[in-house]
Amino acid sequence: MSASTNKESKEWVLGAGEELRFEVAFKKTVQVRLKSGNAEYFGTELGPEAVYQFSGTNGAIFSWQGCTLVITGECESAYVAEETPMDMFANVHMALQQLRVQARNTDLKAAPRVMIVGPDDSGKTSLARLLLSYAARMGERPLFVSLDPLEASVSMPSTISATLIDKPIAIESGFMGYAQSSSHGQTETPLVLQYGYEQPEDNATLFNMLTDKLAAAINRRLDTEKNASGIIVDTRGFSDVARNKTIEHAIASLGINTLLVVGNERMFSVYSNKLRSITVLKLPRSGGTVDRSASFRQQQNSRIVRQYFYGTDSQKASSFSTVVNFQEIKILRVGEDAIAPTSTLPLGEDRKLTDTTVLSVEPDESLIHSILAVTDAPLESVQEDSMDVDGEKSVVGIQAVGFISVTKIEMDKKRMIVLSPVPGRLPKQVLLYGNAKWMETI
Ligand SMILES: Nc1ncnc2c1ncn2[C@@H]1O[C@H](COP(=O)(O)OP(=O)(O)OP(=O)(O)O)[C@@H](O)[C@H]1O
Repeated sequence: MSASTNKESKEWVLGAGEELRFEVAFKKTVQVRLKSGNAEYFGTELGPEAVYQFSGTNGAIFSWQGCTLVITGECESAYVAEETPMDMFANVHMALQQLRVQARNTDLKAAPRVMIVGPDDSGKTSLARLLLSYAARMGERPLFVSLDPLEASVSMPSTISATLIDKPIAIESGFMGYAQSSSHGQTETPLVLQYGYEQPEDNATLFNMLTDKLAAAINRRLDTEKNASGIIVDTRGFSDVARNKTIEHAIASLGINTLLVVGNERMFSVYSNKLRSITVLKLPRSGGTVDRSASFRQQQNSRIVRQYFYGTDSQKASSFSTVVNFQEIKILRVGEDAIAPTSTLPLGEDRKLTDTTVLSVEPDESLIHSILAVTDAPLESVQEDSMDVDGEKSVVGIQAVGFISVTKIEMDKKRMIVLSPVPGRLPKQVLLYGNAKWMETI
């Protein structure tokens, strides 16, 4: 490895099997160009002479054979690492690829269904991204399943989702590219379910129920398409296996046959003893992974929401300020939650609240900056007296067809102003509340 400086640009020479790890602050932008050789960013190859921009990012550019990179702009930190777990990650990819080929030739049910678990910031999402991009580079079409509601990836925070990946994940926009382009109808829309909470444990009953709905949709899709590429599931970080109420449910529900445990020996030992019928593999945490602060995560999420509405510098999109009268819409939420706005029980009922009871939200000032999911449910199907015992019939697990953000509440006029990717009147009137908030900043 060597580095030489030329004005603001710095040239980095990577040897075979080395990676350049860098950190860029949110207010700064750096440009990266591959001058010679070959290199990849979490599995996606850098184009020769293409210029990539990074801002508010911790990342790594890896080279199998060696390369020269030119970085222009100021990184908070940048260094070349000689030791990486990339050999192991590549071996996992090759094993999964073999399973795909076998499944295609014999039994589609043997296609790899992979779940990645581990503590916070252990590199789960980065590994998912790498395995998905490697698969796509070989012409596979795996589904990316995000069971991490804290982190906005292909959609808004507080959701879970499944997305078909048919090309390597874009270097600059990453999974965010799917959030933005799907909001404006440019790619196949990911299947997104509004969960409404940050952590799976906040409402484990609902989380499990939504996982089941997602699993059913995934199974239907893979069956119909005869898709042997399988699924790769990213999960919320946790360390205490005993206290986790959702992972084992998801393993069963999604038919997981390969569990990758990243960076936690104890978790690996517990799961490999407990889950005898599936393959449990231990992978090291990359030395490059960075512990993100709550504010860094918040800024990352905020950027994804902004991109959903406005696109990126290279792919701009428009959103529209729309007046919505309270009487035109129905806002519902699922489960009891102290920080949600006032709700009323369905009329004429005095039943007990459960974690999956559907409640009607009375719009008030606390809705300001909320991100609401727009659903396909017809208004008449969710009139209070037509909901069944758990209110499930209408909205629990229904697909979010889009999102709006509440920018102003006018209680005196009984209306609110929302930001919507679609111009004019809201195309659908049944909205699902979630705890995620977003405030537009210039
Ligand atoms: N090899 C690497 N070099 C530099 N940064 C890295 C590397 N691998 C991952 N990162 C960065 O480290 C951070 C944590 O990684 P990642 O998001 O993959 O972890 P995670 O386990 O999915 O986190 P969580 O589940 O807590 O959301 C991210 O900002 C990611 O871009």
